[in-house]
Amino acid sequence: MSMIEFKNVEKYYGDFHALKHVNLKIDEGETVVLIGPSGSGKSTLIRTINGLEEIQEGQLLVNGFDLHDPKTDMNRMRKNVGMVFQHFNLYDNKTTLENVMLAPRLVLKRDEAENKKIAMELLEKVGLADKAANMPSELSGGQKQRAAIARSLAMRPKALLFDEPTSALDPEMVGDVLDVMRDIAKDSSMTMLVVTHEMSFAKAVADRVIFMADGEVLEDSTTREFFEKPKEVRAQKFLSQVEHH
Ligand SMILES: Nc1ncnc2c1ncn2[C@@H]1O[C@H](COP(=O)(O)OP(=O)(O)OP(=O)(O)O)[C@@H](O)[C@H]1O
Repeated sequence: MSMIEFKNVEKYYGDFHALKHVNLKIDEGETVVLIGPSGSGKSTLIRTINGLEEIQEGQLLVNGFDLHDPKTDMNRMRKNVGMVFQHFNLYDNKTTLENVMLAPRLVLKRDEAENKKIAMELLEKVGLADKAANMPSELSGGQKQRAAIARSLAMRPKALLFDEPTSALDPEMVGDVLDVMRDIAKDSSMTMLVVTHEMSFAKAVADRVIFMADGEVLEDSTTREFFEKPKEVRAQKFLSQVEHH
């Protein structure tokens, strides 16, 4: 069953055409990496999926919800779709544990003891059990991002969207975050869409690669096809640039 489906989607910022007739389908459980040059529309595309950006034309279905329908209850839709941002977006005045417990408490009304147990298990999973009582300001960038991932997982989402999750990190922090993401991708029921410039992650973890340029989806191939021989000249050029970086 498809988890995310774009049908002839158009997105404008004023006069600027940011997404051009996008057609795309991501099935439940798939791990898809979205790549492309700076300004090609990757963030815009991923942000439309949880309604952070509106679309102007076409249809966008997420977990059965029609996002272009004004009657759609976006809060209900978002319960199942988590997002991890480049800049973590943790609550600075709450401990790591409280950050992870907050949304399930408020949104799902999860029982407090159960909530704490799940949150601690998740902190354990991302290697932060010993930082539960620390404030975000006491964490490194990589630890903040792993806390943000644990926080998203606490909602038990069906899909997780990652918008350049390692771009703001010092190089030595990147590996730990990618390891956690790799672990999540192994869960066959989780749908993941990841905007990243980490080609080795894409090669190792993605089922599929989507390449965008100038607001268009130019390629949508299996990971193997894409890295063996991208069809589009712009994709070939992009790959040779990032790989010789
Ligand atoms: N709020 C906005 N208002 C106007 N234009 C915008 C807005 N957000 C993005 N854009 C434009 O839309 C285009 C796509 O931006 P987007 O951030 O989606 O690209 P990207 O592929 O994620 O780039 P990067 O890899 O640099 O993050 C860019 O030309 C950008 O300037």
